[in-house]
Amino acid sequence: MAEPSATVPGRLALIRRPGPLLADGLVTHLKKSSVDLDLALQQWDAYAACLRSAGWETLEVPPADDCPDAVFVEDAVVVAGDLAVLTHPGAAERKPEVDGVEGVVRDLGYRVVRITDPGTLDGGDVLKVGDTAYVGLGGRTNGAGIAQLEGHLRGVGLRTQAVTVDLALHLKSAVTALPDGTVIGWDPVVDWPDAFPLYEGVPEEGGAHVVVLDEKLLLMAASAPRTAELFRGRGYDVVTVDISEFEKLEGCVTCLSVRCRG
Ligand SMILES: NC(=O)NCCC[C@H](N)C(=O)O
Repeated sequence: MAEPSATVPGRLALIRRPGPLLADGLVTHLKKSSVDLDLALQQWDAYAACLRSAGWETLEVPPADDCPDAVFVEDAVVVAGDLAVLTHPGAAERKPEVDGVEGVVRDLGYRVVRITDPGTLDGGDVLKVGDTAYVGLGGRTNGAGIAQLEGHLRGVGLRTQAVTVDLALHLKSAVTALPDGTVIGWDPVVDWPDAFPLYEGVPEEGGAHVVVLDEKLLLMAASAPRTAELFRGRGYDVVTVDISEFEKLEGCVTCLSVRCRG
């Protein structure tokens, strides 16, 4: 896709360049496999270009090169309305990633709050659908973290509903949502499909991850061609990016950016 001539007002995506230690990133549900750093950088560039092609301005959060998983920037901050919630990641190795995000969201004018001990929360566990924030309770996010987030989100008109996550790393590793509010997931890793008023299974694991670029346009991983076709058949436009090197580290298209909708 060609780079656009102009961004659409109110569409800003935070991204964070992969660091030199990327290959040392955590894996929980997958077996460790070798990550090609050069290829990962190319894929990350293409991912960012794809956001820009859809009218999104991209803003780089300062790198956190000591943290292998910092590229998965979605885990460090949750934005909702005028609020930015700095998270307290569940994995000790990932806690320092949050520091470099604070200045960026402050400069953007967000009201900044944070999740603190004993709470833990990863942004990848937070799925907003309409006025509900579904929050995964699992390996990275605990009950205290969810309780703190609930208090913060109430102030911006969101209700919070906890959803158990055992089969996947994060809630959004298992499910995301289409623009019409249908929650989509790959059944083998969805613990509680009944938690969502509208749920539909998709045929591929990577097909469960959509970045909603606008009401008609979805960004998906190239690893889910059958699901992309399924959504095209429903009238959506779908652009795909190859993120194989990030998938080896249990990353997906959603966690490589934080979409700030103005
Ligand atoms: N939100 C996400 O799904 N983030 C992916 C994080 C992957 C990273 N290797 C981790 O285990 O934390």
